[in-house]
Amino acid sequence: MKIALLGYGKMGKTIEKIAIDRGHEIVLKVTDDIESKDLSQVDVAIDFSVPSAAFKNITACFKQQVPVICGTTGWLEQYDEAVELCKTQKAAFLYASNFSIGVNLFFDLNQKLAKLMAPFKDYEIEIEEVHHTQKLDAPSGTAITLAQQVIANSSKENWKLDTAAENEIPIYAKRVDDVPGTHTISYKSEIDSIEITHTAHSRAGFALGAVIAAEWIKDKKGVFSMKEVLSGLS
Ligand SMILES: NC(=O)c1ccc[n+]([C@@H]2O[C@H](COP(=O)([O-])OP(=O)(O)OC[C@H]3O[C@@H](n4cnc5c(N)ncnc54)[C@H](O)[C@@H]3O)[C@@H](O)[C@H]2O)c1
Ligand SMILES: O=C(O)C1=N[C@H](C(=O)O)CCC1
Repeated sequence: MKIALLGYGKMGKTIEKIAIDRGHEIVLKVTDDIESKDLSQVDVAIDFSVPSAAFKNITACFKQQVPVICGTTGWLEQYDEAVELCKTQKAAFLYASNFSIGVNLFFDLNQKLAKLMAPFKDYEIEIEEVHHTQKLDAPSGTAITLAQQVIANSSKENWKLDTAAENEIPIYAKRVDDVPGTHTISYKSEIDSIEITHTAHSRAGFALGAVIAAEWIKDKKGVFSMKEVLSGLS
């Protein structure tokens, strides 16, 4: 498969290694404005760039009919618009806040725990995410997904960074040296606490998941999620 990497930083470089190991070829690397780039030789584009570039990169792929996998976080206010454009242009698009298989299992666990805990109002919920100091967005996309899952399965109505009212989930974002990504959901009462944590030991899991998603989307049209990719693997 011929892959374009949109963004060639920490993730772009990790994806390159894994893609080559799996027999793919990197035919284009984009590190600035995509405007004049020719994608005609590209089978799938993988975007791990910056929040300010993601929407433009994705819609350029739609225009040139190149399926696009997007892992960039921090641009979600334009997600619904991207979905509509993908549909009208009959393109292919998959965004995930986290491509690691472990985190996608953790998402299922989070949903189940939220349902279990919903009747027990003595427990206060909070989410903590820890990432490296170069991260541009806070809270992490993964923490937002985790919060959205709890909201869908409890009486909480919203999430907020650092502080929260009664009906909100606080998300605490910490930035520490080279941490690839750690997420914890805690339920605390006077009597006890229940916590679940996912700890990434490197970026390999994110990159492998993105390459698997690229292999999966290659000849498809539509808007997809990691759930659909992983259901084919289990
Ligand atoms: N979904 C996931 O599983 C997952 C995992 C890790 C990181 N991320 C996200 O991926 C993104 C990239 O992370 P990173 O650690 O590689 O960041 P990084 O800062 O190391 O790399 C970003 C790269 O994007 C490039 N860039 C800047 N403007 C660009 C443009 N207009 N077009 C294309 N590239 C451009 C920069 O030159 C840089 O090389 C972040 O949003 C991060 O949150 C997502
Ligand atoms: O390193 C990052 O940046 C990460 N971003 C994603 C997020 O915002 O959730 C996934 C974890 C790593």
